[in-house]
Amino acid sequence: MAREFPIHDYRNFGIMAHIDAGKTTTTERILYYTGKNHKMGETHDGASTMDWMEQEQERGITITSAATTTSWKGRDGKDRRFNIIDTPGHVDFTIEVERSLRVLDGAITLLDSNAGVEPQTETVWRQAEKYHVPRMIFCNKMDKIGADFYRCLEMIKSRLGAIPLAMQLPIGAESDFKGVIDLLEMKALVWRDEALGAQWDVVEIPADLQAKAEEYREKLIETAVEMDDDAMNAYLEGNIPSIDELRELIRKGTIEVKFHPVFCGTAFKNKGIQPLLDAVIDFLPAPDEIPAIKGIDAKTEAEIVRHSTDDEPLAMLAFKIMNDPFVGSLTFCRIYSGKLTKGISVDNTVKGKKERIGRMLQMHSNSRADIEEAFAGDIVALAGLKETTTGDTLCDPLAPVILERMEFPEPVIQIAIEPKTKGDQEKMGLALHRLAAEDPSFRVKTDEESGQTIIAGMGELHLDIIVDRMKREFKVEANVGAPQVAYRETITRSHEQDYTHKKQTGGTGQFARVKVVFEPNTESEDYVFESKIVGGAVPKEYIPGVQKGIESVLSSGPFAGFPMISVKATLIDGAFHDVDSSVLAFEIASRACFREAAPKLGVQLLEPVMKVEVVTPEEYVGNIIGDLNSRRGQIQGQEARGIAVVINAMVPLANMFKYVDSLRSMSQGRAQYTMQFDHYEPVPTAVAQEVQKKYA
Ligand SMILES: Nc1nc2c(ncn2[C@@H]2O[C@H](COP(=O)(O)OP(=O)(O)OP(=O)(O)O)[C@@H](O)[C@H]2O)c(=O)[nH]1
Repeated sequence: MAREFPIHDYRNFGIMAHIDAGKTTTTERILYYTGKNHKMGETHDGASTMDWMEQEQERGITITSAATTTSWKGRDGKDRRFNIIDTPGHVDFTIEVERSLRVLDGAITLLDSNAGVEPQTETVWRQAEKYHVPRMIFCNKMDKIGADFYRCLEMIKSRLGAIPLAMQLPIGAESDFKGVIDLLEMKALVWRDEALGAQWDVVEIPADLQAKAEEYREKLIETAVEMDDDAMNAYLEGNIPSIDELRELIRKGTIEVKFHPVFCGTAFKNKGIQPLLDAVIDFLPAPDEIPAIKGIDAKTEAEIVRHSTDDEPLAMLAFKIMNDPFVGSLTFCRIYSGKLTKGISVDNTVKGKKERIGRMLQMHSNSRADIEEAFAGDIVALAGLKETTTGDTLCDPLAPVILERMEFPEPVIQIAIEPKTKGDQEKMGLALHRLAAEDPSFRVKTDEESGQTIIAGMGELHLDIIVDRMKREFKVEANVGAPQVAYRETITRSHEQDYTHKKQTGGTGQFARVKVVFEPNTESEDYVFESKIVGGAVPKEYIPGVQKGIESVLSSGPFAGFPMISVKATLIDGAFHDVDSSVLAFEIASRACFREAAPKLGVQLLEPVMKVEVVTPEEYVGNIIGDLNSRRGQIQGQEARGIAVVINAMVPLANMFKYVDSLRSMSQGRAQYTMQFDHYEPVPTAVAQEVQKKYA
C-alpha cells in the first residue's frame, strides 16, 4: 500500500484554548466541515459528535480522542490530510502536556472575542512559545455581546507581546455579526444564515468598511514583506506583491513564528470556520517544513537527526495512552520517519524492550479504521503494547534511536491518599495504576508500616492534577493527606567503629565482629561498600551480610527516619567463630555497628531544592522576587521573554507549598511558574529541628 497523501500535504495541528473559549464547539464544527461527521450536536446537549463514547454522552462529558484524522480540500481543489491533536485543558508542568505540544507542528489559539486575552490564554500561549509552535489565532464568539475584534488585536500585542497579522476584519459584531472581509482577496464573505452548513456569498466590501479594509491590508503587506528583502525592496519602490506572493510570505513568517495570522468568526453560529480551515493549509507547516527531530543513537549516544521522510528508518514517539472501551489500552504515536507495518517488531529504546505491532488504528471523529501500514507524519493508535509508556521512542531495531532524552528525577513530594468510600479501594488502585503508566514522573506505593496508599510526584500541583483526573476520568473521589517533603539524611564526618555481636544462650550461638570505617561519599548520592579484608579475618561468604546489614539501616536515617544518601562504608577488620558465625550474625553486627557510630558521624538533614521558573508581566517582578526571598529562595537571574519577564530561582520545596495560590494573587492570575527538582541541600539547623520534632 502506498501512502494516501504526500507528506507535504499533512497538517498536524492542535487547537489551544483556555476553558470556555469554545474549543469543543470549534473542534466539532471543524470535524463536521471536514466531512467525516454525519451528526452534529451542540456541546452539553448530549449529542455532540466528539462524545463518541455512549455512556459519556449520557453524562454530557466530552472525551476527545488524542488525535483525530480527517481531511480538507484546499483552494486548489486538492485534499489535504489533517490530524487534529487534542491539547489538554490543564496547562501545568506534567510530562503529558509537554508531549502533546511536542507532537503537533502548528496550532490555532482560540480567543473569546468578548474577553480577549485572558490570564489563562497567556498560560497556554507561553507554553506553546517554549516549544516554538507556529500559531494562528481565531477570535471566536464574535456574535457575543461585547465582542471586539480590534481590542483582541491590541491585547495580542500588549498581553502576549506577539505580532498579530489581521487576515480578516469582521462585518458587524454581536447579534449583527454577518461575516468577514478577506484582506488578501479584498472581498466580503457574508453568511446567508446561522444554520449549520450555511453557505456564504462573496460580495463587494461594504462601503463603510472600505477605508478600514485598505488600512489593514496595508498593515498586512508591510508586515509580510519584512520576511523577504527582495519583496521589501520591491514594495518600497511601489510594487505590491501578488496575492500568491503574499500567501508565501505569510506562510514563511508564520512558520518561523515571526507573527500570527488572525481570523474571526463564531463557531456556535457557524460563521468563519471554513476560511480558517483554508488558512490551516495556507499557513501552518507540513511535517517537512519544521526542523527535523533530534535524538541520540541508543548505542553510542551520538546525536542524530531524523527527517520527516519514509526513506529513513522508523522512529516514532508515544505521546498519549488512552483507555478505549472497545479495544482496551491504546497508545498514540507520531511517526517522525520511516514506515510502520502491522506485524513487525520494534524496539522501545527507552525501556530496552521489544514491542510487536498488532492492531493499528486511525481514529476519526466517530469511527475508527484498521490500517495495515502507516508513514512518516502519520499519527496512529496502537493496541496491545505491553511496555510502552508516554514519552517512549519506538523504532527500527536496526537503527535504534532515542528521540528525546528525558531524565525523571525521583519524586520529591508525597501524600497519603484514600478513597472516600471503602468500596472504591479497588477502583482507586486501578485508576492510579493507569495514571502512573501514562506519566513516568508519578509513582504509587503502599506504606509498609501503615498500609496506606502513598502517591509521589514532582510537586503539589502535579499531585493535585492526578487527584483531579482520578475524579473526572475514573469517578473516584479521594481524601488526601497533607503533602510531605521527601527529605534525605547524610553524614558529614568519618568514624571507625568496632562492634562485636555475641549471643550465647545454649544451643547454637551467634558471633560476628566487624570493624567499619564510615565516611561521606563525596562522589555521588549512592551508598558505596568496600571490603579491605585480607587473610580471612571475615570469610568471603559473610561479607555480603555486612554490606546488606548496613544498607538496611540506611533506609531509615538516625536523625528523623529519612533515607540516607552519600554514605561510604569500608570493612577493614573483623572476627568470626567456626560454629556460631553466620551471614545473619554479620548482618546484625553491621547494623548495630552503624547505629553505634551514628552519633559521631555528624548526621545531617537534607532537603530537595527546586529550580523554579516564574514567567510574569513586568509589573509584578518586585513582589514576586520579594516573596521568593522570604521562602528561603535564591534568585539566579531574570531575563526578558517577549514582553514577559522570566525569573529563575532555587527554592526549598518545603517552602513552595500552595505557591500557585500566592502567585495567582500576587499577579492577578497573570504569572505562571514551573519547577523541578534540582539537588539536595542541608537544612538550616532551626528548620531541621522542627522537622525532627515532627517525624522522629
Ligand atoms: N456566543 C457564542 N458562544 C459560543 C461560541 N462558541 C462556543 N460558545 C459557547 O461557549 C461555551 C463553551 O464552549 P465549549 O465549546 O464547550 O468550550 P471549551 O473551550 O471546549 O470549554 P471547556 O470544554 O469547558 O474547556 C458553550 O456554552 C458554547 O456553546 C460562539 O462562537 N459564540
